[in-house]
Amino acid sequence: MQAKITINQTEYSVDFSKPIDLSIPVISGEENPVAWYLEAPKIEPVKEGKWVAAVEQGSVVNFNNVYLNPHAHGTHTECVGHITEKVHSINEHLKTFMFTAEVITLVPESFADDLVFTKKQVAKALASNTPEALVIRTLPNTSSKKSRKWSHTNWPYLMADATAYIKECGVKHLLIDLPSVDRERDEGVLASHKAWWYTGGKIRFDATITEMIYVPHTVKDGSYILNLQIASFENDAAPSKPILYTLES
Ligand SMILES: N[C@@H](CC(=O)c1ccccc1NC=O)C(=O)O
Repeated sequence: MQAKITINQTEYSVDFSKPIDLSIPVISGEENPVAWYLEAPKIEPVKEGKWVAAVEQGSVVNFNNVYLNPHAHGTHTECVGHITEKVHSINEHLKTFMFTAEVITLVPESFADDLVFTKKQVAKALASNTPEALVIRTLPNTSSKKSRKWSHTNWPYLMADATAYIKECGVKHLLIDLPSVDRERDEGVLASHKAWWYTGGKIRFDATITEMIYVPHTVKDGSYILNLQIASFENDAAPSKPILYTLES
């Protein structure tokens, strides 16, 4: 299906038969990525007495329970409820699903014992673009990100002024291929999360952060359309499926 869409008075065509999936599939067991010191997610048949709900074990249906933590086990989208006393729901606050998006690629820089992304780098990569969503691919970008064991790795993170800059550019949806926009261990400061959701004491309820995406190498930096879909969980975060579409002029 080809669609014609107009963005700022310019018409583009979009081919919906060519999705670029940025989500990491959730797989039962050790192949799955994990962060935040949890065990692997599980997808396993319901068991009731002698009944095992798997067709290969004589059941008429496969009927699996899924045990996963949205923040720890793969691509997920979160709202401010991640850091507030009241667990605001992503399902209540993400109400539209199609956005203009810019993909940028960042190489982390050393900062004390850490690797970070600075405001200067973000400003250079974003240039004068003002997308609704920003997709950050971090280097190195090996496909091992899809099964990485992130706990205790002190991954690179966004400096708070870089995150604030992204917000000031008008971006509502921030996507990144790491488990957090903040330092793994930061004594609860969560500086980037706070810079993203709070402005002058006001909460940006409609702003989201999507973490643990994977942006294939074949995707070029530049402008896209993003379809950001979540599983409808009434929770601060939900597993999500961000899809990019190329804009053809
Ligand atoms: N950086 C925080 C910890 C943190 O964010 C966190 C800790 C355990 C489980 C999940 C966490 N964050 C998840 O998104 C801290 O060091 O206090």
